[in-house]
Amino acid sequence: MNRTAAAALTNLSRPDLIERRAFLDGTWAARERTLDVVDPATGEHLVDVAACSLEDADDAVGAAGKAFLDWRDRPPVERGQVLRAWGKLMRDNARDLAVIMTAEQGKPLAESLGEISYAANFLDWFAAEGERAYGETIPSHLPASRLSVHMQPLGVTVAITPWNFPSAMITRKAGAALAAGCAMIVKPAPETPLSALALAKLADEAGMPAGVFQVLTGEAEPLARRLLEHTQVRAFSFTGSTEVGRILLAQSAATVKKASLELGGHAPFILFDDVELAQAVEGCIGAKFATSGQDCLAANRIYVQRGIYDRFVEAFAEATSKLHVGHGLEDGTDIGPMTRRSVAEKCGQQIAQALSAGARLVCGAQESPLGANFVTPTVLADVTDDMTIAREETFGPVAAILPFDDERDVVARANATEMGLAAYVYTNDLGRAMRLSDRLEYGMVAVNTAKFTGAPIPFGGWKQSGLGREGSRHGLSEYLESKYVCFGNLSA
Ligand SMILES: O=CCCC(=O)O
Repeated sequence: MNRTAAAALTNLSRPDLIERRAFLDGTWAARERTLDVVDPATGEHLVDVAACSLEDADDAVGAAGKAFLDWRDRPPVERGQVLRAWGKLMRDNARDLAVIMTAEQGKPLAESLGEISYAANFLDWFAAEGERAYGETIPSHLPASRLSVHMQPLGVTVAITPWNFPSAMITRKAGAALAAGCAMIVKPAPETPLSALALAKLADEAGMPAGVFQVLTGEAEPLARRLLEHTQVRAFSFTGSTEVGRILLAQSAATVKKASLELGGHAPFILFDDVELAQAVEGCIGAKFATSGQDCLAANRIYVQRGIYDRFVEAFAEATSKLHVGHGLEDGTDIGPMTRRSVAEKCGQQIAQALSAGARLVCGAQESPLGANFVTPTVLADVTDDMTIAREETFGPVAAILPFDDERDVVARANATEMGLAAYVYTNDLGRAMRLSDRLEYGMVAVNTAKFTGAPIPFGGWKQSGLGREGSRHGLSEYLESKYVCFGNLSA
């Protein structure tokens, strides 16, 4: 495998999947102003992509409004055919899409391939679920009347998507919106526009009508603000930090939009001393280091019961030390670069703060010879609840291990945060597993597994981890409005 991302991009089976133009109203739009897309592993310049203007955002909303009128009236099965064709094209071109993703995002190629499959699944799943957007009938409280509720699409919607999952966060939102009959404008993260544009190219090939799905590339803040100012935009979905989610929610309040927010996580991983050590280590490695730790589901506080604590710390550190750090296009890489330099810097700051406050360095922490965007996988033991790493999301390959003695106490500690996305529990005691799954204040609880996401599940958080759900039938309903209809005076 060629380790230069720019060279790998020249070797795609379909080089035309590298697109530099925005996709607006079914046409490819080049712009004089551009965004610089780089390989985060090396800083190497890859391509320049169109930086759209505020007027482009206005035009995209106008085009989406027009396209919606036809799209909403198509039978769901017809909309589903376009989504399924799109998903098939993603699978047919999976390797190219994965190389593009790794080039601009940095994640290991195997993970990029996994994400393409995960992303395509949302299109298939929502293609079918769109056919089941059932309403209801209500036994009437009024004489000679018939009461019913119909589910109808909201209209023009916007997706503001992150750089850590450059494809799946687009299809998870667009699959639901389009299946419901809405039109969607995607504003991808400035770091990862190429994945979004490649998806747009395949959507176009799949027969997506002009204006139904658009990709507006460019600077994040002004474009997002402009899109949210439009009254015609009825809903938006954002995946990213809680800090930015709050700002977008405040901006959208002026026009009372429906908001679906997938925000920060700070997942507790709670491991009781009745577990089988090897299984717990394997699960925890997955939960901590997938996506090189840049994952809202990443285990951020690993609570280990005292009876297994020392053995777990040792075995977990041994497994961590074996993780291979490298370029995502290199064979055998487990941990790639941080997509943003600021993420690597934050990891360094959290490590330094924890060590100065008394945490024990078990492995890692040394500067990476590969460059400033790389973080050596690190294990810190004896972390306490007051340390920054136990209070803030890390978003990188740094594991914080905290001991605990008692079930009640660990539940209280795990819940003592404003975040509430995902929590993990490892135990062989069924009663305890059920108690914890009841008491943990999280939108998703994984018991004895690190893998739990997928198209059919309602993905989302409690508290300041977000609003609404993505995936599953709940994800579809984010893009539907109910309409109550009363037929009166029906007596002959
Ligand atoms: O980082 C957020 C998305 C994670 C996922 O869907 O697995």
